[in-house]
Amino acid sequence: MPTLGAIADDFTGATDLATMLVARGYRTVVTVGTDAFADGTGNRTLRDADAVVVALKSRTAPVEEAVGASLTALRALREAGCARYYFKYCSTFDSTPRGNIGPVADALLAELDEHRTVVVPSFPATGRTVDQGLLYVHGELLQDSPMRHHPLTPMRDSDLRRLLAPQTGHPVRLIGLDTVRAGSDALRAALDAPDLADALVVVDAVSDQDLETVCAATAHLALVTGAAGLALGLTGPHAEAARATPASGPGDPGVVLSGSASSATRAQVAHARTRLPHRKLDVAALRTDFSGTVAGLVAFARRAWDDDPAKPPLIYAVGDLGDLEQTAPDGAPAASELVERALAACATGLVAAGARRLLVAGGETSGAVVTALGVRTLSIGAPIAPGVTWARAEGRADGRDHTVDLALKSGNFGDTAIFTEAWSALA
Ligand SMILES: Nc1ncnc2c1ncn2[C@@H]1O[C@H](COP(=O)(O)OP(=O)(O)OP(=O)(O)O)[C@@H](O)[C@H]1O
Ligand SMILES: O=C(O)[C@@H](O)C(=O)CO
Repeated sequence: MPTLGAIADDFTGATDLATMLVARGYRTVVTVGTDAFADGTGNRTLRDADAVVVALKSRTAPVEEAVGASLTALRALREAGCARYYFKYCSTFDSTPRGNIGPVADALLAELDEHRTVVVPSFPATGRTVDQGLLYVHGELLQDSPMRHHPLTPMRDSDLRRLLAPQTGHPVRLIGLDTVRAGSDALRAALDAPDLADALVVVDAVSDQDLETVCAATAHLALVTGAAGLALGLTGPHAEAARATPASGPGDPGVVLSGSASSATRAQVAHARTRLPHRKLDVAALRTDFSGTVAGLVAFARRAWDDDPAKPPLIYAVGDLGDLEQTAPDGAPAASELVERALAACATGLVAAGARRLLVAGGETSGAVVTALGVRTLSIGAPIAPGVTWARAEGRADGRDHTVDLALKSGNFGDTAIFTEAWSALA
């Protein structure tokens, strides 16, 4: 029965945290929303898990929607037996101007009848650190990093207290690195001080050791919030965590679907374009003939499989930042929506055509693809890179059940060669 319940505000973030939990000894299942809980104890996948991560697509949703979905997830996790909770958001603190991180944290605290939690987006393995409450990305302030150009959640401030204060009804406080480095007892004493009894407490952490200290000092809190790094210090009941076996075999058709505009993904696209058959989405063509354009892309991928099954085709949206459409023509759907719908339609078309392994880049894009594929649960399989893993996905689309291997890659994660090299982890 699961004891740890997590709520992730996007799908790549959910598999990012799940990867970490598996490595820390938790048999972990990701559920897409809460439908899988409807089976109650009849759902063996959930019953056999030590940790369940509910993947939501709430990062950029209207605040009320994000809060409602997060509360539904918390109640489902509680009913499934969980006793501790983890609200997982992005290590670059992605949020809309009105911000969902604060409102969701506030609502989860209220539901648990708690008044204090920690805010820990630090994840040094992927270059994210927090010092003096300022968030850094590979040593650069968040506001100076490529995140300032994000199409949905541009991050133009690095000060977590300033970002959070307008989003929450609780005071926002900071515990600095000096207290963290004084050890977990000192940190716990600082957290338990009466003046922090009602607060969202940003805690500095710049190294894995710092995160382990924060994790140990917060073991008594019913709710923690942060990126996946905060799970570094957890220890689950299964030292040899069971990893799901792949759904596909070597040589089965695969595809890379990338809707991400992040700088790491752009470098990965550039690298893959010199090695894999590829097609770029044409937003104008999608506006004039959506289904014909998608059918063309599916046909392209099928030809690529026939030509060389060892080279999974790449279908991508953004090669460089100039490709991003800032404003849609009057009355026309936004490019971001068209791209998400197109990649989701490619995914269902390609799975129907025989694809058994899909690498998807981008959190929002992954949400669209996983939803279209009707995936209910993802069982975590072979790791690919920090925060990126293969997962066995059980789903139902177009009236047919399917099981495929999915890797959901957060925009900024992964080495330059990930689109060509991820497949070897499945072999
Ligand atoms: N040409 C384009 N013009 C405008 N928006 C686009 C274009 N191409 C892609 N997009 C949108 O950009 C968004 C990228 O967000 P997504 O979350 O998928 O990737 P990411 O931000 O790099 O990843 P993550 O959230 O994991 O860091 C998607 O909504 C996608 O549809
Ligand atoms: O924490 C991260 O950076 C990722 O898991 C993520 O949430 C990207 O969407």
